[in-house]
Amino acid sequence: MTEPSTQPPPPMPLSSSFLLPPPEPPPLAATAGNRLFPVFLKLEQLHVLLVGGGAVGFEKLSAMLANSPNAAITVVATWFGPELRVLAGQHPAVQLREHPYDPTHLVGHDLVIVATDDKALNLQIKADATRQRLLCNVADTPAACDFYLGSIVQKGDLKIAISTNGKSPTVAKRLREMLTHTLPDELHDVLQRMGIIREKVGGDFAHKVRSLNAVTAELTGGRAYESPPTRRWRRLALLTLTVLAALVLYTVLAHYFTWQEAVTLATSSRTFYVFVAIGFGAQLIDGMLGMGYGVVTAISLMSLNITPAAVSASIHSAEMFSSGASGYHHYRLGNVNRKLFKVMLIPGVLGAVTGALLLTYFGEAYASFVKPILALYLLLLGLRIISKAFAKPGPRKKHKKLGLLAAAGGFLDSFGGGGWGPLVTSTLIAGGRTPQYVIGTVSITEFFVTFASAATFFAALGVTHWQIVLGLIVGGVAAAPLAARLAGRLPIRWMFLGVGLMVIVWSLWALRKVFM
Ligand SMILES: C[C@@]1(CC(=O)O)c2cc3[nH]c(cc4nc(cc5[nH]c(cc(n2)[C@H]1CCC(=O)O)[C@@](C)(CC(=O)O)[C@@H]5CCC(=O)O)C(CC(=O)O)=C4CCC(=O)O)c(CCC(=O)O)c3CC(=O)O
Ligand SMILES: NC(=O)C1=CN([C@@H]2O[C@H](COP(=O)(O)OP(=O)(O)OC[C@H]3O[C@@H](n4cnc5c(N)ncnc54)[C@H](O)[C@@H]3O)[C@@H](O)[C@H]2O)C=CC1
Repeated sequence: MTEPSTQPPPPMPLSSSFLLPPPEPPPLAATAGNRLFPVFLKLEQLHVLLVGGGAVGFEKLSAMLANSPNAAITVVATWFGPELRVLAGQHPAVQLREHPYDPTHLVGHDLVIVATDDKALNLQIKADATRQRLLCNVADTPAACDFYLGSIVQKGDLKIAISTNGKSPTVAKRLREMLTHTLPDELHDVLQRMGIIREKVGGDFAHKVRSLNAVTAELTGGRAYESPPTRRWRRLALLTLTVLAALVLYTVLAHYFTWQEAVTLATSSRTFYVFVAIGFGAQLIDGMLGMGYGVVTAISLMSLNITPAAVSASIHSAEMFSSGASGYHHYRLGNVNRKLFKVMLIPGVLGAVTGALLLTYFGEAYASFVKPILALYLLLLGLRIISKAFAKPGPRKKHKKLGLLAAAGGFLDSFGGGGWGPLVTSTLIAGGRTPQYVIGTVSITEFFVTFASAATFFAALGVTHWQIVLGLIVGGVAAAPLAARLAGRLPIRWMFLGVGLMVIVWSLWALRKVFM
């Protein structure tokens, strides 16, 4: 028996595979099963001979050209299928030889793929190739193959090849489809950034390996990496924000109470803890689904018989803090897609400020006109999202007008009194983006959006109902770290169901005013 876990772990060996812990010897089942050794060929530097130009010849040619479009491939066959002719016409490095196979065809080639419908001929070609020490794939006889083609998953620079050891090409194909769907497209950006970091990291090889391991730890569930300057700036920004928030809170409280009064009032009142609980619960739901803070607090506060005006004002003020806290934790956990954030930030903030200004200028009358329209739109969106929970995953649609979406979300959030999460999160998720990144990015952008609208409201109207606000803030901030961890953890189907129901509840809630 070996001694378990009481020993400190051995130092990380120098491994070129920096994403994973040091490789353990493969389990017995693996060595007894698939013994193929995968490599990634630079096909565009080699010469390939393909014999056979029918259905299978076409598939092998497409597979090669999909990965290496400039590969020099000679196809020999007595006849060519029309699809193969078209494909060859699109790739100048592909040559067609309409000719029965002859051993001289092998000359000048590095690899041979055989796909004629004549089994004896296929084995003959394999024998010729082996005599010339050429590697050969025989499509109808796995036993005669020196190598197999694999199913290929590709995300930008990332490529994964799958083999079932020839047992089931169909399972290989299904796994490709599954991985293509589940691996986030953001992996492409990760690789671009890692490529740059890899160039920049100095020091000896051991130091390089350590640094690159630290930077990528979060991919395997570790802590998100921050460079020392980033950490310094983050701490400074956090400190500034905390001081600012404390100052704002102090000024507001001092306006109404002396310190002694404030503390006794806040803590002696039992309802204060109810507000804390509401803030906590609302934040958890918001973290999981990327929305719902507003609707949960609104419904809970209303059920405590608090007036609608007080509810709306306190949610706006408290949401700023809770979205700040959750945005921060999402950032720490690496749930933020920077590109998406950059595109949405400025339109979102501008929309929010415009909405808040218009609302204070024109009064509630116009807002109550906009809200039912938004609510109806969201009701439909909610139904669509729920139907997605039961539909098969389709191809991902890219939203080109992300700025417009953010601007509309920001505007409606302040003018219509809420809707950033339901509108932006659900539109992006319904478009097929990865929920974890959508929720993280939408949350951090929401902080700036609610900050902008709350600041505009503060400046115009002042702060009210501080006791509710304070309770919600305490609960929301306390729940934020937990909430961020929950983001994207739900199975996608449940997530769609939760988000859809949330959106429907939200819109029915908003519509009740119209019909009651
Ligand atoms: C051994 C291997 C040798 C080689 O070709 O390299 C081989 C052999 C054979 N394939 C056969 C049939 C099918 N092949 C596919 C598809 C693919 N086949 C591929 C690779 C391989 N096929 C290698 C093993 C890979 C591994 O280790 O898993 C893929 C992955 C890559 C590629 O070809 O580019 C590509 C999927 C690409 C993708 O979509 O991702 C489909 C499914 C479909 O087309 O939908 C079917 C029909 C359904 C079925 O049989 O499962 C037959 C029987 C012929 C007959 O019965 O007449 C043989 C011969 C035999 O097994 O005797
Ligand atoms: N590995 C794989 O993924 C798969 C392999 N297969 C196997 O692949 C083989 C080929 O199937 P298909 O492409 O559907 O057949 P096909 O009938 O569509 O095409 C046969 C091709 O072989 C060529 N050919 C025949 N005799 C020739 C010769 N003497 N010289 C040069 N070319 C010659 C023909 O010109 C034609 O282009 C079959 O034996 C089948 O069992 C089938 C499906 C998948």
